[in-house]
Amino acid sequence: MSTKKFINAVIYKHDDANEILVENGKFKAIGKDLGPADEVIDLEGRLVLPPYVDPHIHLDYVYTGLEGDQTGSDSGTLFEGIERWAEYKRTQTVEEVKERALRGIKEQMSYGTQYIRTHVDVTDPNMTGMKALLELREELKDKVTLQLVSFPQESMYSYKNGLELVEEGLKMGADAVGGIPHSEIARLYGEKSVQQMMELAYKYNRMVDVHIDENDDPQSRFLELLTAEAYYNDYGKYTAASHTCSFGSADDSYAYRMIGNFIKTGLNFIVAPTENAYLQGRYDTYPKRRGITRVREFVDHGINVGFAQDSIADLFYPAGNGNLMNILDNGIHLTQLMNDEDFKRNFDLITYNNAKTMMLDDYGLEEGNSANFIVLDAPDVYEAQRIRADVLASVRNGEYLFKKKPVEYDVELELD
Ligand SMILES: Nc1ccnc(=O)[nH]1
Repeated sequence: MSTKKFINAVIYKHDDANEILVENGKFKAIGKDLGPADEVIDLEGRLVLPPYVDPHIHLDYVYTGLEGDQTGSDSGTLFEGIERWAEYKRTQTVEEVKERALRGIKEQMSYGTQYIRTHVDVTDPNMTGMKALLELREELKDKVTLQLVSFPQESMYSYKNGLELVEEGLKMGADAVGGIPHSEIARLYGEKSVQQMMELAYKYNRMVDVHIDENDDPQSRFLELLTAEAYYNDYGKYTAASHTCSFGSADDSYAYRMIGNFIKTGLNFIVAPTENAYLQGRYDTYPKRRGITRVREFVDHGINVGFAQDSIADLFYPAGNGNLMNILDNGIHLTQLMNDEDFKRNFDLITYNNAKTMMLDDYGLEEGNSANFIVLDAPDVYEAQRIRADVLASVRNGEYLFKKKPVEYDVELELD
């Protein structure tokens, strides 16, 4: 039995501990003066967090925006993104998707992410993306946890056999069923798609993660129906609502009625702060909306919510590098989560809250769990957010996935 002890650590949500003892790849103890170990590693007063969790990305799309002579779309709208991707995907192969997705996974992991939920477009009779991501999920499982959503980007009813293809993705092994009701051609079809998704989830015993109300239209209220379905079937904890931008345009009277229903249902929310700040508000002049749902209220009411890196240089969004610290930084600015209490728990938005949404059962800095954690180049959570600290090490099952030297920020400036 080999043991490792990490000493001089500042451990997230363990104010009374400064040491981590790892035995055979598991957390054996988190505390003080934990006794001898085969190997002792000095973390020199740095912050330890559970690994970052990205609950929403499109790994089948990553870097497609870098391939032509144009990054991003002309209009910057979601609809142009969908059209350009529909064109692009027709000729791609499983090997090509694997290559791009692997590059995306590596880029994400290099910033401390170890858990990723990716939507995979199944509006493709060849199921090219699903085949590629299923292979990667298996090949990489010891290093990174991947969850796949069977997602109909070109929508369930507008695309020929869309519903059947979503079901096919589940039969092939996707972890969750997806949908995009706001893209269906009429409200009725959007509503039908929500009900069909839930039926598929019950039939195959899978989670649900819906692109929902990703627009600025306060009349787009598919979230209301998703909540009701999840509520009546006691499925809230298995269900995630992604984007919900239009809820940021809802008036207070409606919003607070819904907030009560979200609480009763135990629904999970996923927000893409950088992508939706970029994609939304495109039809506004001024004031110009920022595309972000009511995260402040969700946090204040104990509704589970987290941030995600939706895109990396794809045909929907021209930036992104998979660094969730950047997403957290943008997210807390756009949602104004920057008071003293917020700073103490903001890291939940890219760690524990997303782990809850993904229903990860072996996650977090607790005895008995797999010894997975990251080390930040900062002495506490506030400093980590203020300076947007680098992740210096990522540890999985007690072994380093990577370890790097801190950057010297204390340059000598001669100003006098
Ligand atoms: N933000 C988005 C990226 C990809 N597909 C979508 O429907 N939305």
